Amino acid sequence: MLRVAVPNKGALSEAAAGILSEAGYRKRSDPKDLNVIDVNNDVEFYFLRPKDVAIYVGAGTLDLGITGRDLAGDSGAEVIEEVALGFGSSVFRYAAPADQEWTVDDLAGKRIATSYPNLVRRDLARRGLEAEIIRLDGAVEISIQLGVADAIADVVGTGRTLRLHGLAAFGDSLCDSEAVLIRNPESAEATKAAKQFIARVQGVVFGQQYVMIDYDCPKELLDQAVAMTPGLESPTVSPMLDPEWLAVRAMVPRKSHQSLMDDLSELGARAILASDIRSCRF
Ligand SMILES: Nc1ncnc2c1ncn2[C@@H]1O[C@H](COP(=O)(O)OP(=O)(O)OP(=O)(O)O)[C@@H](O)[C@H]1O
Ligand SMILES: O=P(O)(O)OC[C@H]1O[C@H](OP(=O)(O)OP(=O)(O)O)[C@H](O)[C@@H]1O
Ligand SMILES: [Mg+2]
Repeated sequence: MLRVAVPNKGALSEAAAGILSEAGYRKRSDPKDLNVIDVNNDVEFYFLRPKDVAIYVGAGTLDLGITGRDLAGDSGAEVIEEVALGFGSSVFRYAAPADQEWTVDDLAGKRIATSYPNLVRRDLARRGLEAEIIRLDGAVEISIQLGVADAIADVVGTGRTLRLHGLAAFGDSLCDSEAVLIRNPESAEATKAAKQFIARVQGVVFGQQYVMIDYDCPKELLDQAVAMTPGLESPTVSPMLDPEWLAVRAMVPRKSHQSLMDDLSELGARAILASDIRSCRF
């Protein structure tokens, strides 16, 4: 049976559960459940802290897992990133009190509070800087005010928490993160079950990033319209009862689909419809 780790709570858990459910897997009925057996799909899910997921997958105890790229990186576990899941996006930045100008070189000899000590250690080593790392479990933004650190290194989503605590980020991002599906390099590589699981998750994520566009197109505008909606391989073009018109169908990126619909309408296409793609395979 394939064994898969899923975040049991926190920033990633709800969206991870949503993708797995959309991919056809059994949901847990009680948020306190730590494992669920999906008999129909021959998969056992383990609900773990996101920070621990890569440790289990790296050790080969579990085959696949959902976690943050930053957490997987910090764990040092040897895992392969199979699918970027498109949620839980964040950057990992150094930050310090906003009333002073900081550069990364100013961190030399300072105390840096973080929940991601290995990411920070590696970054400092790469830069040839020495600093003291203060490992905290969370609420890192308050540590400077409390006097245990001079600067911090932490996850930044909207930036609201930094601002609330009078901090400003500086230097480049140490890690551009999002939720990822990871696998153990050996245990899952050859198994049909792992490949199928990855394909299903990939299908849902890909579906979320695209929409299906259908529209009616005057025959003489087809070339221009098709250039705007090339689809993945090529668009489907079907005859309509009226010989002057054609029906066109193509997948387009969700991000730009509204402006594309404006452009198609301006060109002369009619009855332009966008619909969600719940899942797909290639
Ligand atoms: N505000 C945020 N915006 C976007 N992504 C975030 C945010 N906070 C955390 N993340 C991402 O979520 C993951 C961490 O999840 P979470 O915060 O649930 O774990 P944790 O900090 O270990 O647990 P907890 O906060 O319960 O102690 C990381 O990959 C991180 O990049
Ligand atoms: O930029 P923002 O959108 O404000 O989000 C960033 C904050 O969110 C996370 O904290 P979380 O809520 O997970 O608490 P924690 O610090 O205890 O992990 C992260 O550690 C930052 O503190
Ligand atoms: Mg957190």
